[in-house]
Parts: sequence; structure tokens; C-alpha cells
Amino acid sequence: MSATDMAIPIESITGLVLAGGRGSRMGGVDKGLQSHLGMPLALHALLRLAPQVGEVMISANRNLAAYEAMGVPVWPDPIEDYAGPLAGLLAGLEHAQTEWLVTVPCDSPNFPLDLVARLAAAAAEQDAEIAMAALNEEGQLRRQPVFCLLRTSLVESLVAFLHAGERKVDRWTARHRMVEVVFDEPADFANANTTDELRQLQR
Ligand SMILES: Nc1nc2c(ncn2[C@@H]2O[C@H](COP(=O)(O)OP(=O)(O)OP(=O)(O)O)[C@@H](O)[C@H]2O)c(=O)[nH]1
Ligand SMILES: [Mg+2]
Repeated sequence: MSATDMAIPIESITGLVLAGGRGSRMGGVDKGLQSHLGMPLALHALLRLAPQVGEVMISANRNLAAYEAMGVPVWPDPIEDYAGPLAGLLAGLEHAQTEWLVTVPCDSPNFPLDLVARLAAAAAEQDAEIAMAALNEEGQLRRQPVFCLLRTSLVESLVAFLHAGERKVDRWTARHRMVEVVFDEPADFANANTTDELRQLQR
């Protein structure tokens, strides 16, 4: 089989912008709604992700109307109390109608334009269930767990994991066939956890 036969078509991938966090390092604000170069952060992520996938949706837990105004479906976490990115991922897996889901966080507005293509190529080549971005920082590989492509058939596995009280992304992904996709430009993944970091992104 050639690489083209194995490729994952973009229509079979739903993109999910994760914007459901507490934003505690930014003083508890709804991070995805913070203005960056004249536009909410989550909208930057949405517009960057949309051309890379078939459908897009947003994971949010507050100010749902403001996210709905961005024109795509918005899903709150199916489990309570800000259980972390996996809770948003579960919302995406439950609602996506495609074979694959890819996530990006709302606070990294410069992620690569070929992010999904590279994750999808690696998943197809390695017959993986999950493809996760990793950054090569001076020889050290650092996983970027919220930049992740995965099969929507993993939903039952994630439900069981979360219902057992587990919360850590790495502990869940370790249960599945995962491939890491190495990116070399840390600036592409720069994210804003604090107001200062957001200001730096605006320089
Ligand atoms: N749906 C959902 N997304 C979350 C949750 N916690 C974090 N995220 C998202 O995961 C991504 C990475 O999380 P962080 O950068 O730590 O964002 P955060 O949790 O809002 O910020 P802190 O409270 O400062 O840690 C962001 O896009 C968050 O919106 C959650 O409980 N539910
Ligand atoms: Mg957090």
C-alpha cells in the first residue's frame, strides 16, 4: 500500500479548540476570550485550525454564548469541576462525528499550519491510535499533550479512565498505540499562561 492509500482524509478529522480551563495563572479569567491582536485568543486558534480539518468545535465551560458567537458548536465538559484537558477531550470525542479528533489549546495562537497534516501522516504511517506533538528543545523532547490527534473510538477507554478518578493525559495515552511527532520550532508552540506571557506574544 502506498502512503497516499493510507492517508487520513481531512474530512475525517474534527478539530477541537480546548478553552475550558480555569485560567488560574491569568487570575481566573476565561483565557480563550482574552484579546490578542484585536481578536479573542480562542478565535485565533479556531481560524488556524479550521483549514486543517473537516469540522471544528470548541470545548468551553464558561461564557458559552461568547464562544457560540464564533459560529461553531460549543461543548461544556461532561464531568464537573474543571477536571483538566481530558474532560474537554471527552466532550470532543462524544460529539465528533468523524473517525478522528485533533485538539489544540486556546492559548497557543501560532501553532504550525501543517500541524494536523503532520500528525495525521504519522498516525497513518505507524498505524497509531494517537499522534502527539513533541518539541525538540536542545535535544530534549518535550511532549505537547494538548496538541493531539486521536481516534474517536477511544471514547470508551477515556470514560473508564476518568470514571476511575484518573486525570493525567500521559497516563491515559500510555494505554494506547501512540506516536510522537517532533517539531523543531518552540516559538510555534509559545503559549500564554500569564498576562505577561500574553503580552510577550503580542510583540
Ligand atoms: N475543557 C477543559 N479544558 C481545560 C481544562 N483545564 C485546562 N483546559 C484546557 O487545556 C489547555 C491547557 O491548559 P492550561 O494552559 O493549563 O489552561 P488553564 O488550565 O485554563 O490555566 P491554569 O488554570 O492557569 O492552569 C487550555 O487550552 C485549557 O483551556 C478543563 O478542566 N476542561
Ligand atoms: Mg491548567
